[in-house]
Amino acid sequence: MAAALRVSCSPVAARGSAKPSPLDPAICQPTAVGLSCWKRRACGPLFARRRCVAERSKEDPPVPVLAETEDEKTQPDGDAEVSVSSAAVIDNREEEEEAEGTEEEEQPQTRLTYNIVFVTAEAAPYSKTGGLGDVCGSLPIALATRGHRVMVVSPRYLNGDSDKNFANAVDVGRRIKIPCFGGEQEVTFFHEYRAGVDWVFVDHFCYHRDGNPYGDRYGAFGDNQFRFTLLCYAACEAPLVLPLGGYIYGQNCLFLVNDWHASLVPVLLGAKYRPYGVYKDARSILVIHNLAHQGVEAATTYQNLGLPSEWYGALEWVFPPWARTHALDKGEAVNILKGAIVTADRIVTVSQGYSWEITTVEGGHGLNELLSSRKSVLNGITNGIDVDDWDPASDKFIPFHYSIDDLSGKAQCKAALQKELGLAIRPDCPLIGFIGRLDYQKGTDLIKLALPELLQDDIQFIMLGSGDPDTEDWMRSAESTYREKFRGWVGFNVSISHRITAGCDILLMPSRFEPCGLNQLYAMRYGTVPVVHCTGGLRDTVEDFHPFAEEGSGQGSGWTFSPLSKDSMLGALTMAIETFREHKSSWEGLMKRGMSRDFTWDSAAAQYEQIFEWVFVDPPYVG
Ligand SMILES: Nc1ncnc2c1ncn2[C@@H]1O[C@H](COP(=O)(O)OP(=O)(O)O[C@H]2O[C@H](CO)[C@@H](O)[C@H](O)[C@H]2O)[C@@H](O)[C@H]1O
Repeated sequence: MAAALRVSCSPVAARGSAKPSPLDPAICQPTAVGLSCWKRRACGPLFARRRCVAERSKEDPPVPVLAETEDEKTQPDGDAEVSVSSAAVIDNREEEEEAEGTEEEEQPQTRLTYNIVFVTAEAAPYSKTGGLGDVCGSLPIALATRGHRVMVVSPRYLNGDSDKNFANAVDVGRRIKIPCFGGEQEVTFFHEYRAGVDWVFVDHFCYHRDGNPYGDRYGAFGDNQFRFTLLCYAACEAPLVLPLGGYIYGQNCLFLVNDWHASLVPVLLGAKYRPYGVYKDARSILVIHNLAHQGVEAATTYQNLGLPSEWYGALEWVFPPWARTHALDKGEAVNILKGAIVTADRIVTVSQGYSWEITTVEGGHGLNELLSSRKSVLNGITNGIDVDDWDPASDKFIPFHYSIDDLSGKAQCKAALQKELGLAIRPDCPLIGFIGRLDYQKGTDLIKLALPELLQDDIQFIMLGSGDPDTEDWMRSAESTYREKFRGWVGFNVSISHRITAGCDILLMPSRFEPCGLNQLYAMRYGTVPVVHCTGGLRDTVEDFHPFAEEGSGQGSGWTFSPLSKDSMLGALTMAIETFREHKSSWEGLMKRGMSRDFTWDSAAAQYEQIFEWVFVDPPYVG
């Protein structure tokens, strides 16, 4: 708290600093791209968009690159190179717009539209280790469909396997130099225009290595602070320097920064741009998908971030005495996520329940007091899901298709899954699934504890996950111990995750905490009944089963249990299993009520638009 207060009292940083950095916006030519330009015209989104682009081209010359490379400086045709790739992008864009144009009547209407810049460590299908990738792969599309101009900035991870994901992204021909970590780092940008969204990939050799976005089999990468600092600097430059589809986004944009990896963005806006009059009308919204990961590093790393010294308070973090390693340890650290909590103009979490939980000691991961102090700008919006990718009527990963009107394909999916896993093909035997990262958050230790007792019953259990090596080993050994009943699939495999979601009867989620949770939403859409710990987004989205409600026709889409204990989890599972076995019509009601729920992104996107309107009501954070 003290740190937060210190930040708000700090002078406007870097004003009058003697030597501007290469990223110094003072040398940037400000643009006049106004929000009004993107206001919905009566003539509809596509027309409005084209017209705005035309207006902008007259008003605003593209902003020059802030720190060009030697190559570009000496290359007279540097611009030509850019326009070649831009031209390709324009062509693609016009084709898509023409295709969309035929359905113009059906486009949802919004009052205001914005230039939105998502900054994220993952965006499916380019990169994904979990729910962050899903959300940043589909919410931008939903917002673009509603008329906003949307860019998503994430790293271009190359590890051999993932290279094909970026095959359609072309080099935009812009290079910038980022002053951080004791030198200048040159990054380039790749771009693909798909589904109405500008997907921008920041390229640097630190993103080219084996493993996932955060680490490999030896653990988290030691230079993650460096890798995501580059991402944040590059994301701040992207709207100013990238002529996407021929036109930059300009300064008056709205940054949606996701989790700690993107959390330097609002700090950079305040510390390195606004003092020079750039981004003075932009806003930033921090979207918290998981408060447990905060990007905490030793205080000495602050000097690597390229921030003015007077901004230290924004990131300052002091561990409580009990968390320090020795008597001389002062517990001093920097906390990147905290920086965004302090400096972002608004904060959104991915469910309403979680937005309250993070203000409590139990759910705040040490940031609860700071978050409580920002309650007036804190909201929760439950995630949607990609209902095209996750549709039992057309899913390309499942062997049989089905819908709420004809569930027969689900029974066939179950039999096919049992066969694929080498389990007995038995329609009457409850098949329970778990999908997720093997992490303390997901409560896999509780499954470990409960499994011997659970498997005394006549059930089958399939677990898919990767992460904690001990849990992976335990899954392998449990599979050999319970050969007839248990399968442990170690790894990250999207296709089998769809088949498990379709083939199981019950999906178990004993998460210790769950900001939203997507698997329970996928499960309900596939007629698979969720049994979940009553926390965060799980509590918000799974309605408890009441067999006698609605004049006996029943209510609810699953079971929630609390407290988080073996016995309460087994109690809920027992009720689910008995209902599956003994009360077929109740079970069908549970399935159908889940399948009929609306989890589309459209309603979540409309709620985000409300937050967008609010964020522009107050002035932006200036330090
Ligand atoms: N081994 C595996 N193989 C294939 N697919 C796998 C897999 N392990 C996980 N997945 C997939 O990864 C996604 C996980 O999403 P979640 O929302 O459940 O969790 P996560 O904790 O990553 O996300 C965080 O961000 C999201 C988004 O906001 C929040 O919903 C969530 O609560 C928060 O913890 C799902 O699409 C799931 O199918």
